[in-house]
Order: sequence, then structure tokens, then C-alpha cells
Amino acid sequence: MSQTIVVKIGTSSLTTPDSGMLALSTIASLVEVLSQLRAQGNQVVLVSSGAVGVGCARLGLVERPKSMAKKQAVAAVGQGRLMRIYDDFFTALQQPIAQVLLTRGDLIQRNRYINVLHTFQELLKLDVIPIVNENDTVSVDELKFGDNDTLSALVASVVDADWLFLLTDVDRLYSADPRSNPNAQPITIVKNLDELAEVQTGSSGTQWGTGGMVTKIQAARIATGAGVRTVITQGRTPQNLSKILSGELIGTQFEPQPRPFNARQRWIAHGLVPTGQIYLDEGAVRAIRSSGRSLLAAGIVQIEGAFESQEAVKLCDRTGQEIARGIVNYSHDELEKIRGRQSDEIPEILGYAGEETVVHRDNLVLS
Ligand SMILES: Nc1ncnc2c1ncn2[C@@H]1O[C@H](COP(=O)(O)OP(=O)(O)O)[C@@H](O)[C@H]1O
Ligand SMILES: N[C@@H](CCC(=O)OP(=O)(O)O)C(=O)O
Repeated sequence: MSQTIVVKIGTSSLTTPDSGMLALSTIASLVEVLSQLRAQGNQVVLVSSGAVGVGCARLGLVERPKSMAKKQAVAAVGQGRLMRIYDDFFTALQQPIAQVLLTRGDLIQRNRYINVLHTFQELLKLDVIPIVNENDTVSVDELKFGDNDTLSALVASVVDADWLFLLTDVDRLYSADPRSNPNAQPITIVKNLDELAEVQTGSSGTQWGTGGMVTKIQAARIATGAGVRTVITQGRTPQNLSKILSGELIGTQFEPQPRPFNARQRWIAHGLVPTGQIYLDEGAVRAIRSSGRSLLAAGIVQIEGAFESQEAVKLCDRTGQEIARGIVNYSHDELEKIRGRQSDEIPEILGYAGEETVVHRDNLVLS
């Protein structure tokens, strides 16, 4: 059966730790495996880090640049080089590829999100393997994915993938960083992300990587929430991908949530970036979570964030636990005036006829 497979490979697997040079044999094996999966009829997307690492190696820099401008410049050097290597390897196997560079802003606006989705759909229809990276050279801090683990989970949500593989330099997730804790216990299956409350994720990754395990777990949360089975496994042995797809339990596997999101709901849940938080009383939480109702002003107890109407907000219970996300019909200032009040009081309070609902159920997705 044809499946949609997103594979993310991190800098720590693409380069050798000591010299920072490209790990050519790993890249060659990965290219072979992905080309095979494609030839078997699967749709394959590769999310590849490495622009900064490869750029550093090219320029003889011995550590990742700290300043934004330098990182952007170095990424511009590395990205072209990285694509050239991929194109050489994939071309040897007659597999066409494409470069897709994204910024966070590309997924926020509905029309740009749809454009991205359509481009992926066309590329996959043409049997191309898109190779995705953050558009580091133009990304600004406020609109950055920040790390490619998150980017790959969002891409998996956009293309409605069956699988997301996060390839890294450890063979799986452990109860603590195995580099610094010899007693760290391997974790094979994660049915619910709450099971990981005790897991220690140590510092923020290796010398060249960005996020470490923290961002991989966050990525697993996004992807499994979008119904994508997620696996953390060793990048050095890409052959394992085929074994995992045939049912072998290798690495750490995160089971997907059984939640059939449509494209618009996936955009609300993962494309949009929430700019505020609305706290609800118990009745409103129940109405939204159990009865699939819209949010009314009467159930709001507190509001945070300087959001405007039509922006995305998180809906939380009184303790701050997120229960849903949605597009809000009122700004923060308007909501401060109408929170806790009945819908038929709104026109008198605001002096104009607003929407009956604060977040309509069509614009609301459970977390
Ligand atoms: N609980 C944990 N289990 C496994 N690895 C961990 C854990 N906590 C931290 N790590 C570290 O995360 C590193 C991988 O992250 P990173 O360097 O960002 O990789 P990548 O470049 O593949 O994204 C590993 O080398 C490991 O030392
Ligand atoms: N866009 C950056 C990737 C940053 C990143 O997430 O790196 P990694 O932790 O190695 O996956 C680059 O290409 O260098």
C-alpha cells in the first residue's frame, strides 16, 4: 500500500562530528533507501538540515555562528552545496528532486499555506522527492520554525503523512541523555506523550545540531496530533527505515492520535501561530471538548495576549492546560469587555453587533 513518508535528517547525522565534513556514506545510503521507497510507489519528502553545518565546513569555521546575520550568510553558502550533493546522488539513481525552502510565515496565511500544500501535491504526483529546509537566509526571529524537527512535523501535517522519521545520532529516545547518563533506559513505544513527563532531555543538542531531544519530542507531539506515526531512530543506518515500515520495532515509535483532521483543521492546528490565550470555566471546557460546541463569551474567565480579531488563540482550562485552538472573532480588548456576559448583551456592551460566538466551532480544533 502506498504511504506518505516524511524523513528528517539532522546535521549530526549528515556530518562527521570531528571534522564537520559531510558523512557521504550516510547520505548515499539515505538516498538509496528513499529512492527505493519512492520506486515502490510511496510518496517521499526529505527534510534536511545541514545548510549551516555544511556552510561552516566550506568556510573553515570551527563552530556554529552565534549571530543571526552570520548564520544566514553561512546557510546561504551551505544550502547550495548540500543540494548539489543530493542532486548528484539522487541523479545517479534517476530520482528527480526539488528544493523547497520555507519560512514559518508561509504556513500562517491561509492562501500561502494552500499554495505550499498544492506545490507538495504536484511534486509528489510528478514522483519527485522534495527536499525541504527552513529558508534560513531570509527567516527572521519572529517567523522562524527555529529547528527542523518542528519544520518536519509541520510538513508531515501539511502533506497528511502516514509516517515521520526523525533521524539523529542516537538510536532512540532514552529516559535521559545517554551521553551523560550511563543508566539511561531506552524507550521503545510511546502511546501517549504524557508518559514522557519524567524524561530528561539534557542540553540543547550536539555541537552542530540545534534542538536536541526537546524539539524531537515537541515534533512528535505535533505530528502524532495530526495522525502521523513518528519514529526517532539512528541516521547512520537509513536501511532501518524499510525494516520499520515492515513492522520491526526499531528506535522509539510514537503512536498517532486517531484524529481525522481535514486540511483546514490541520492549518488551524499547526499552520497558525497562536498570539493569545483564553481561559475558560468548566462549563465551556465541557461544551467544547465533549459536545463540540462553539465558544461563547459567557464561559471566558481570563484573557492573555495582544491579539486582534481573526488571529489564532489557544483555549485553556483554568489551570492553563490547552484544550483547543481556534480563530477568534474578537480582539483582546473587545473580549475584556464581553467576557462572562451573555451573547445577547454583546451589541449593547460594544455598541455594535458582533458575532454571536467568540470562536465558532468550524474554526476550532481540539488539542
Ligand atoms: N533523553 C534523551 N535521549 C536520547 N538522546 C538525548 C536525550 N537527551 C538529549 N539527547 C541528545 O540529543 C542529541 C541529538 O540532538 P541533535 O544534536 O539536535 O540532533 P540532530 O542534529 O539530529 O537534530 C543526542 O546526541 C543526545 O546526546
Ligand atoms: N536550517 C538549519 C537546520 C537547523 C536544525 O534544526 O538543525 P538540526 O538540529 O541538525 O536538525 C540548517 O540547515 O542548518
